[in-house]
Amino acid sequence: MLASPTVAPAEPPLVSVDAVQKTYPGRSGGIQAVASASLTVRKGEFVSLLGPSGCGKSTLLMMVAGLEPVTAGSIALNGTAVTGPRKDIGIIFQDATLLPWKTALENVLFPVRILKLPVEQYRDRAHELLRMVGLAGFETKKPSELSGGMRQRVAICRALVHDPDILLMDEPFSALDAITRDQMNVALSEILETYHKTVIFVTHSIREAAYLSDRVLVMGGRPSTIILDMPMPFPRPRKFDIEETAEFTQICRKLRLSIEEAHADTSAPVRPAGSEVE
Ligand SMILES: Nc1ncnc2c1ncn2[C@@H]1O[C@H](COP(=O)(O)OP(=O)(O)OP(=O)(O)O)[C@@H](O)[C@H]1O
Repeated sequence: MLASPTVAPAEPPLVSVDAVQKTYPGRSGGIQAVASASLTVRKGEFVSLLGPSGCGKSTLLMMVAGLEPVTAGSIALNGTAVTGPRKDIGIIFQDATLLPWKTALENVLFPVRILKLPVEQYRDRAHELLRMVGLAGFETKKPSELSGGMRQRVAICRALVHDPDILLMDEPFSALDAITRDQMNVALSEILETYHKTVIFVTHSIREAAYLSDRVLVMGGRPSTIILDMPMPFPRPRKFDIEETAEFTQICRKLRLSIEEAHADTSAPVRPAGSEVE
């Protein structure tokens, strides 16, 4: 008798967001920032969130980070519920938010000190990360001696130094000029090829999302939900010239149409949570 083939159980998603809602307190019942968002992200996946300003992208990211409580629904990372800030996450914001009195190296090592990990064991890794982002030789510089792009590179190293599984990035390159932004996209792709992190990336740039991501989600509506989940079919490693292809242009057009729809929805005034539709 033939043995029945063993089927490997599907790996559970690394990030699981289930029917999450968020209402910020405020006058007349509060502002409902996220109506109901559900998504999963598999280990090693790069997922971007696009959507009109104010649709709740940062709010969703902060809830995943455990920095903002959910009003309803649940979020699990690595199989455990998110109830507050945690070690398996690294976060990068739009501003590098470095400590101005510390050197680049000391800024990178800051989470190691906060998490009370043995600093000496992480020093080599911090040097290696700075080298990978092209900052070898800048370890002893203070943030004021670095350009905006360099400061953001330090912030990326700081988010990665304690080897988190998940990177959450909130418009990390939006304050940079176009050329530096392209360079940062390439640098980020190279880092992820080496370190294989799972990423949720918030951006307003359709091309950036399409270039970097395995999947792009569009948020929209007011209060908002996820209205589109589109895989990016480009093989890795990716070269920047994929942006010149007809396929890339067509995908960007589809994403743009979806965001335009979401824009039409979000141009209505914010309705306080719980108020009746006439
Ligand atoms: N701390 C807060 N208190 C009250 N309301 C908030 C707070 N943070 C965000 N909001 C509101 O929640 C909604 C979603 O905001 P959020 O910043 O998450 O949107 P976003 O899509 O990230 O916007 P942007 O693209 O402009 O950064 C907005 O109406 C915003 O005014």
